[in-house]
Amino acid sequence: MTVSSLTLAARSLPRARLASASAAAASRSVTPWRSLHTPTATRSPASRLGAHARASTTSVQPSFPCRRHLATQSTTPDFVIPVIDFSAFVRADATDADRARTSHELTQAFKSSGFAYLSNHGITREQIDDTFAKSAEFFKLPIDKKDELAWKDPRANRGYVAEGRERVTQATSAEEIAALREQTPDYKESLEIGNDRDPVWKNEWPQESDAPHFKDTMLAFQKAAHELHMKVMSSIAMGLGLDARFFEDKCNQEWHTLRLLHYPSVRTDKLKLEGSARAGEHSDYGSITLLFQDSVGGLEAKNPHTGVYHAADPIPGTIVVNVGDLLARWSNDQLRSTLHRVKAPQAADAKAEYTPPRYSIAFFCNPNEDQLIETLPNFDSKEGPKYERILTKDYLAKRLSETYV
Ligand SMILES: O=C(O)CCC(=O)C(=O)O
Ligand SMILES: [Fe+2]
Repeated sequence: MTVSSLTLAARSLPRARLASASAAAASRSVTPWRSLHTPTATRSPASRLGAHARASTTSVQPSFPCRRHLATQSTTPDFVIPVIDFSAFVRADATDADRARTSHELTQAFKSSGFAYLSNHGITREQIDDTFAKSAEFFKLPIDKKDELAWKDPRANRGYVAEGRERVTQATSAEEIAALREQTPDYKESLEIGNDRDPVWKNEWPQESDAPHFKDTMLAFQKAAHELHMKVMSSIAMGLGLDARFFEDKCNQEWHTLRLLHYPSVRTDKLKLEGSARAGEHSDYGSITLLFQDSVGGLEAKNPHTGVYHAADPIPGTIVVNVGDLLARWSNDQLRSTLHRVKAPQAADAKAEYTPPRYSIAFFCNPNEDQLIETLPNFDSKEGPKYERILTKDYLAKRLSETYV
């Protein structure tokens, strides 16, 4: 048995609206998509939760009237975040049957909750620890050093994002996002790092003297994460009944974003406020996200059937992998791009005045920039495709330009 019963969690990130002319230009080039209004998730009894789901104590946030259409609107009751032993895609001696079983488990998880934990994923503990250590060193730099690397353009999506600049949300109106940022900012700072060989967009690296070996460490981590992502995409292809190499030429150009995240210590009561979070409710934008978290916790995933949030607490030796919007669109929403957020850790002493700082590393995997994302032929439903065709770069630029200032 390679799938264990587990509790799960969700996290959410807010993003802010970009005001710059370049962002406006970027969003103008975006193909418009069908604007859909989705109903607020209805609450239903806890008994409707999947057998492995544990209800969180956090309340459901009210929906704004205008929301993106998401894969998470469904009436199927199960919502499970399993631990999947991924060694069949890492070990040289794995059999086709091992890989087929793993692939089935993974796609089932993505159809259920859109989230899974992977164990035996092949990235060493040592490499992950080194990357976390360099990330912590970076965030300790003086603010003016970090500000020199400021994030400027959604098409680049590179650089330092100071606290309060990004407000991740599913909201679509500029006024609504601005109001959210004002009232309930995300309590986090981040550094976004793209493909370092990109001919147009350059990464914002700290100087070697300020952050020794930072760049080398991050480049090595990107390489390892990209390789793991290719294996996960191959496993998804197999689980969907496609050729194991189906996604290979569609996802091989390393158009990914490595995001280092630091959530400073914050008063616990601030995070308990309605609508307030370390990272607000959101879905991820790309194909899949590989998420590495420290031991603090706080990530939560939203059960679309009940609207209840479930903790996706860190499990030693595993990473979290979740489906993003573009993979959901490819699969006509059969694989779920599930809403998530980061709140105060559920296990924390309720009386603690401050929640500890938290670090996480998200590797947002994307299809190639010029890849057209359209419903795969075997995922067309009776009603036909739910989404208009869109290029990866246009979808990402649109979402990013909406969520940053
Ligand atoms: O920090 C985390 O655990 C989640 C971050 C996240 O969801 C994101 O950056 O999209
Ligand atoms: Fe996310």
